[in-house]
Formats: sequence, C-alpha cells, structure tokens
Amino acid sequence: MQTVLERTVKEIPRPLAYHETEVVKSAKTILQLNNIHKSYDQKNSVLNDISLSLGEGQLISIIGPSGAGKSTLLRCINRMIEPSSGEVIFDDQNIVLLNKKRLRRTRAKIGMIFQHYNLVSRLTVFENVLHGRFGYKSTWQGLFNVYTEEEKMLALNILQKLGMEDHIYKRCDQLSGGQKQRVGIARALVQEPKLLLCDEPIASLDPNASKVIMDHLKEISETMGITVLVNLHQVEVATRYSDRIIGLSKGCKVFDDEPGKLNKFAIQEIYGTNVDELITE
Ligand SMILES: Nc1ncnc2c1ncn2[C@@H]1O[C@H](COP(=O)(O)OP(=O)(O)OP(=O)(O)O)[C@@H](O)[C@H]1O
Repeated sequence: MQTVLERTVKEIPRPLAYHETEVVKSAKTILQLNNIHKSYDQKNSVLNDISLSLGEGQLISIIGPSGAGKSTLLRCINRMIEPSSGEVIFDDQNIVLLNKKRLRRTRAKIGMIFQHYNLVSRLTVFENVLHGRFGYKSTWQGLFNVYTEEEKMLALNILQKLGMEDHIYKRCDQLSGGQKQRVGIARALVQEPKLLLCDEPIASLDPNASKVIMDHLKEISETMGITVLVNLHQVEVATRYSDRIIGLSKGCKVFDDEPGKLNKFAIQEIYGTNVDELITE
C-alpha cells in the first residue's frame, strides 16, 4: 500500500524542466559557506561542518526537523549569530572577518524576513518599508528618517508589485499576517539585496496567505535575480517551489539536491523514521 508520503511526493508538480536544471547548475555563485561550525556552549555542536554554495537567482529551501539548526545556519550567514568557525563568502569577502562598519555595509545587501515579521506595529506600512534603507544611511539620517525621493519611489513601486498599494498609510498592527509578511518582504527588497534570507516566512500563515508569500518569493528569485534562501517546515512547499533543497539533521547537511531527488529515503534520513506522521501533521 502507498504511504501518505509516497502519494504526496508523487502528486507534487515538478517545477523544473531539464533545460532549466542546466541553467541552475551554471548560475553564478553568490554565497559560499565553508566548513561552518556552531556551538552555543562547550558541549553541544549545533552546526557541523556545513559547506555549500548558492547560485544567483535561485530559490533554495532548508528543511529539517525542529532543532536541526536551520535558523542558526541562516543567522550565521549575516552574523546575527556568530559562527564558531568557518567562512561565509559573500560579495568576494569573508563576512566572518568584517569589522562592524564593513559588516553593516555588507548586510545592506542581505535582506531578511522573519516568521513574526519584526515590524514596528505603531508605524505605517510605508515607514516600515523605508526602514529597509537604514543600512545606507548615516546615523543622523537614520535618526531623522531622511529619505530621498528615489528611495520613496522605490518603496512605492515595491509595495505596488506586492499588491500592497492600498495599505501604505495603514499602521502595521491593522494588517493581516499575510499582509504583514508582504511588508516584511518589501522592507527587505527596498535594501536592493543580492540575497534574501527567509526564516520560516509562512510558519504563522494559513494556506492561502502562505501561497501568496511563496509565489512572491519565487517571482523575486526568477525575475529580480535575487537569491532566496528559505527555512521551511513544509516539505511539500519546499518541493513545489525550490530550485534546490538542503536537508539538515542534527546540525549536519544530509541532503543537497534538486527537489525531484527528494524521495522517501532522503526524507527519512532528514526527519528520522516517522515519515507518515510528518506529512499528515
Ligand atoms: N541562543 C541559543 N543558545 C543556546 N542554544 C540555542 C540557542 N539558539 C538555538 N539553540 C539550540 O540550537 C539547536 C538548533 O536550533 P535552531 O533554532 O537553529 O533549530 P531549527 O532547526 O531552526 O528549529 P525550529 O525548526 O524549531 O525553529 C537547538 O537545539 C536549540 O535549542
């Protein structure tokens, strides 16, 4: 008898045609991780020797059970969490070695979106989005919210692309979860990033809102050439949207391939043996 997992994996549309796979393989490298280790204490290792490289304009998902180290890995890339050792090569420089000033400049090219949006509730959509320009401002410009006309036009255009043009003067606490996440994406895009890190962007959203967000992320990678790295709990979403999937288990990379290769054995290696339970949850 077919398991739920086998049925689910079979029914998932394969997003890439053969010729597209070839394009993915030849994409220019935008981020290279070399031998990343992370321990929060002396005893336990949370990330073990993670190496990978990401191509320009790809959407790559990281999947794995709770506690596998997905958020830690994502946050080591922009040094929200300091890796214990290893290299993070982005824009031809090792981020791990940058001083505060150069790190700030480099981070401006790395957008991030969060499960709980991290917006300022009492500010408007437009003000929240403009905050994405902070990385390009001097301290006083940031303090006094000094933005150029070009920056305001950029924010408006992005909000329009994300279907948020009717909400720009609303306070963020008046928005639905899906709308808040679109503001989070707009704030990241106004940075004009080369890389977008998404830490469980749909974990708090219903299926419809999740689809809207994933459709936008896919379009961003395909049409803007921005590399999108996204932590996901939903295997079927990862399979449907990703050019490539990375599987983490107990801090180790145990899978790194195209979605079509994510068979039940690979899923078992990533999640352990309770595979049916995982899919029916
Ligand atoms: N600040 C911290 N101090 C100590 N341990 C931590 C800290 N942050 C995370 N950990 C531990 O590191 C491990 C990996 O956590 P992480 O949040 O990266 O996993 P995850 O795969 O993202 O999990 P989830 O899917 O539940 O968010 C867990 O065992 C967690 O308890």
